[in-house]
Amino acid sequence: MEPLVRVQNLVQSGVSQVPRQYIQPLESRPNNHSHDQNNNHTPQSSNINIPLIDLSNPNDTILLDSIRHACREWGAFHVINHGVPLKLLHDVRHVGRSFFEGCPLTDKLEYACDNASAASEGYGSKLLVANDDTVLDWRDYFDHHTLPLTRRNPSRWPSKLIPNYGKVLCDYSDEMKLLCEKLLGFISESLGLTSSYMKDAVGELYQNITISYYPPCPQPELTLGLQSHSDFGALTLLIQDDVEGLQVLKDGHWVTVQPLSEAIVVILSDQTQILTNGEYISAIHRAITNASRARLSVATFHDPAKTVKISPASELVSKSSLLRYRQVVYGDYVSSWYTKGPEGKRNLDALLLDS
Ligand SMILES: O=C(O)CCC(=O)C(=O)O
Ligand SMILES: [Fe+2]
Repeated sequence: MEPLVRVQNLVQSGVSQVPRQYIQPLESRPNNHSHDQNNNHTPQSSNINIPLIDLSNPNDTILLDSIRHACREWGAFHVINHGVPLKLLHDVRHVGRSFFEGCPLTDKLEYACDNASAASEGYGSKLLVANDDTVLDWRDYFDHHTLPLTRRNPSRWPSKLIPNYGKVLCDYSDEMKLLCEKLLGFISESLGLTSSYMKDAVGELYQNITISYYPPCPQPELTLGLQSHSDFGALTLLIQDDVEGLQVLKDGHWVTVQPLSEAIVVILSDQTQILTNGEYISAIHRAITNASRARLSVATFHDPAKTVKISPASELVSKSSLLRYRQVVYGDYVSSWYTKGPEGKRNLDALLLDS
C-alpha cells in the first residue's frame, strides 16, 4: 500500500513549495504554449467558451445543428434547461464539499481507495498507479460506482458523516443517467442515425460519479490539478463550482470553461469518437490549479460494460468516409488507457486503420 498522502493535507500542513512529484515537466505546465499551433501565442483565457446549448429549444433542426457543430468542433459543450433539478446540482456540490472540508482526515480515510489498483472506488489522489517518475495531480477525489445497481455499495458512502449523502448520490445518479440517454439520442439523431443507436451500441450504462477537490496550490504555474486527457468511456457529464479550472483543448489552444452554476458540461469521450467513426471528437481536457481558492467538480462517467465491442457505425462509413477505427473490446481499451497513460489521443490513434 502507498503512503496515504492527500493533497489537501499537504496544503493544510502549510507547504509553501510544491513537492517535487507534483512539478510538471515544462511542456505540460499551464502557461506553456507548445500546444499552440502557428506560434501565434493567443492568450489562454480569451473570450471564447465552449458552445452553450439550450435543450428546451423547440426547434429540432436548430437543436440538432448546434449539437452537431459542438460535437464536431469541440467534443464538449454546456447544456442548460437540461431537466435536472437545479437544487440537486447544488446539493451534490454541497455534500461533496462537506466531505472534503467538513470531515477530519481520519474519518475520510475510512473511505480510502486501494492505491494499488487503477480506478478503485473511494477517496484517493492518484489517477494512475504511480511509479517513481509519475507526476502527481494536485487533486484529491472521491469516486463512487453507481450503476448498474449491482456495483453500488452504500457502505462505501459517508452517510454516517453526512446523513443525506446517499440520497443525494442516488437521485443524482438517476438524473445523470436520464440526461445521458437523452443526449445519446440527440447525438445519434444529429448524425442521421436512429435515436436509439448510441444507447444500443453502448448497452447497459456503467456509471461512476467522481467528486474532485483541488486545494489551493502555492505554485499553480508548476502544477496541474488533473493532467491532460480524454475520458475513455462514452459520455461524461460534469458540474463545477464557481472557481475556474477546467480547460478544453481547441485547435491547439487551451480554452477555460467558464463556470455556469445552472449548466452541465457535456464531454464526449473516446468510445463516442470510435462509434461515430471520428465524425465527432472526444475532448482533450485538463484542470489547472490556482493559489487562492479550492475548486470542486463532480464528473459523472457513462461507460459500456467491459465486454462490449465498440466499432464505428456502419451507416457512417461510405466511399467518401472510410472506416477509420478497428473494433475494440471496451475492457481492453480501458486497460491500455491505464497502462500507457492518457496523453493526447494515443489510445484512439492505436486503433486507427491505415487509410
Ligand atoms: O475537474 C474537472 O473539471 C475535470 C475532471 C475530469 O476531467 C475527470 O475527472 O475526468
Ligand atoms: Fe476527464
